[in-house]
Amino acid sequence: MEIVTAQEMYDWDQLAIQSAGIEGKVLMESAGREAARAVEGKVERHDRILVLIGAGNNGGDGFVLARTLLNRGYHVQAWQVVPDEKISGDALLHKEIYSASNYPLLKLEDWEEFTAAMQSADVLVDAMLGIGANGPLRSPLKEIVELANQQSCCRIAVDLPTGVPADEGVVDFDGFRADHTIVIAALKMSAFLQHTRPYYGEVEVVEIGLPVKYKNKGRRVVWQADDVKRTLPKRGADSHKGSHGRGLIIGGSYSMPGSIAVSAKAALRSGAGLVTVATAKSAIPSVSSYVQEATFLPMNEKDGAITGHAVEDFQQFDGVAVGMGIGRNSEVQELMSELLAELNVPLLIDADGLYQVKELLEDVEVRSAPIVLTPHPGEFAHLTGEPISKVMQSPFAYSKEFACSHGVYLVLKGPATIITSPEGDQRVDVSGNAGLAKGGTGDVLSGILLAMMLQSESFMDGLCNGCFIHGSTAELLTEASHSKTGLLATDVIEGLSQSFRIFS
Ligand SMILES: NC(=O)C1=CN([C@@H]2O[C@H](COP(=O)(O)OP(=O)(O)OC[C@H]3O[C@@H](n4cnc5c(N)ncnc54)[C@H](O)[C@@H]3O)[C@@H](O)[C@H]2O)[C@@H](O)CC1
Ligand SMILES: Nc1ncnc2c1ncn2[C@@H]1O[C@H](COP(=O)(O)OP(=O)(O)O)[C@@H](O)[C@H]1O
Ligand SMILES: [K+]
Repeated sequence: MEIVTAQEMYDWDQLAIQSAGIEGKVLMESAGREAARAVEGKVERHDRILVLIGAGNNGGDGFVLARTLLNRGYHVQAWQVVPDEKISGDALLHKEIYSASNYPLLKLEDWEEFTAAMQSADVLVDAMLGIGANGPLRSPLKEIVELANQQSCCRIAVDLPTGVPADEGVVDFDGFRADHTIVIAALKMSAFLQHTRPYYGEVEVVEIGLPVKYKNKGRRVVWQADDVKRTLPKRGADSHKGSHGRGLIIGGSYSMPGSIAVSAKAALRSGAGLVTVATAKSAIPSVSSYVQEATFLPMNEKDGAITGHAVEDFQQFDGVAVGMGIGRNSEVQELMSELLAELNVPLLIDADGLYQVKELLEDVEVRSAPIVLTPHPGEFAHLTGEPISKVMQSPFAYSKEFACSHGVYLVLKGPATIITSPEGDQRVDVSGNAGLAKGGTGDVLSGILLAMMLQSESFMDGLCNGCFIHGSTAELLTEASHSKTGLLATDVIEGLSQSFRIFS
């Protein structure tokens, strides 16, 4: 499912109108009717539904929606909240059809009357402003949104909650706080950003007849269960452990053995054929007691922390993950530098490894074997040298710029994880829940991703599948047996088998 900017949505509309000959008024009829059908699924028969109608095409959708619900016997009040002269084009046509159907249209002239109507509504439908929002809300939309947000009734937005920008990068706005948003045709970027996502509530996308042929396809999509089922590698009956990849995990220390232990176990639970852990000698007993299936490569250490190792010993592996619990001393920086320069296999870098790699970005750029970086927002801010708030206002743009300019796969983790290829293709994984907001879950993800890197034909598919399986496992566990409060990284590892049964 594509994710679009406002401009990409307009382009798709225009191509459909100009090249396929679908007229705008037909698309509007389709959008309004589909939105009405979606509203029907969220309301009771006896609910008093108040539709707020603005000046542009979003308002046009509102006229169609109000007429459709009235035709179907719902209690609807349609309120036009802008002056008559502001309504034109397709929206005006649908206003005329609405009025010709003999349905009453209320106008916002008396604020008290309008407030009373809002207060007695069970459902508010916002068809005031969609992707055409331009700058901060102006009067009267600003006051209407404020009033609407004070009501305790159900709020449903059409396409976008009024005032919420469609694109990233805008933080100063007042927005309608929807319980549900019925998105027209394609998800807008702001449905995935931490500062705009909460305004959407539950999201439902409706299809309105725009030919898929004219869509700006594939460069920014949501990765879904069907994609996982289609691309997750199958385990052949004749396969042997070598067919599923030999993975190496470098990291951990005497005082931080846990991170690497969970990464190793997660990699094995995700199908890696063989997993070796390279860690400080003194950390091996505690790691091996948790992961009996792994083999070990003892590394030189000082005060329990890794100090370095000959990189030749690592060349025999098909993929390497480094950084979890490895520490930040200067010897580690040297090891990272050697890995980048000499190790000729795919390399995933997480946690402390990301801290170290900031100084080694030039080495990253010249490396020919693939590199995957898996930062959370704080680590990504460190890598870019920008504040977290700025990076998270425009995560799609920052991810793309970083991945393309340094030639890496970037997995920017969070409730909506954005996976970007070195070519700039972006996929979003929205699986998972707040049960994952706990130490160690990122280490589990690194292990899963290493296993996917070893087994998948397409790196991008493998990374997306890994993120999806990680999040879905948390969802399965919290639905069935665990709480979000109590979920542990190790529970996620134990739940992986269940997810692979479902999605393989
Ligand atoms: N062919 C199309 O373009 C289709 C568009 N559709 C709908 O049309 C919407 C886009 O329509 P428009 O381009 O007309 O844009 P909108 O309807 O989102 O908004 C444009 C109107 O809002 C006013 N406005 C903009 N910023 C404002 C602000 N900050 N404060 C107060 N008023 C403001 C403008 O003056 C203009 O009258 C979509 O979101 C979707 O709901 C659907 O009908 C499907 C087809
Ligand atoms: N609220 C949330 N909803 C969905 N996924 C989440 C949420 N919070 C965290 N996650 C996921 O949990 C993982 C946390 O990774 P990270 O912050 O690196 O943890 P750690 O460093 O403790 O291992 C990421 O995969 C992230 O996407
Ligand atoms: K709206």
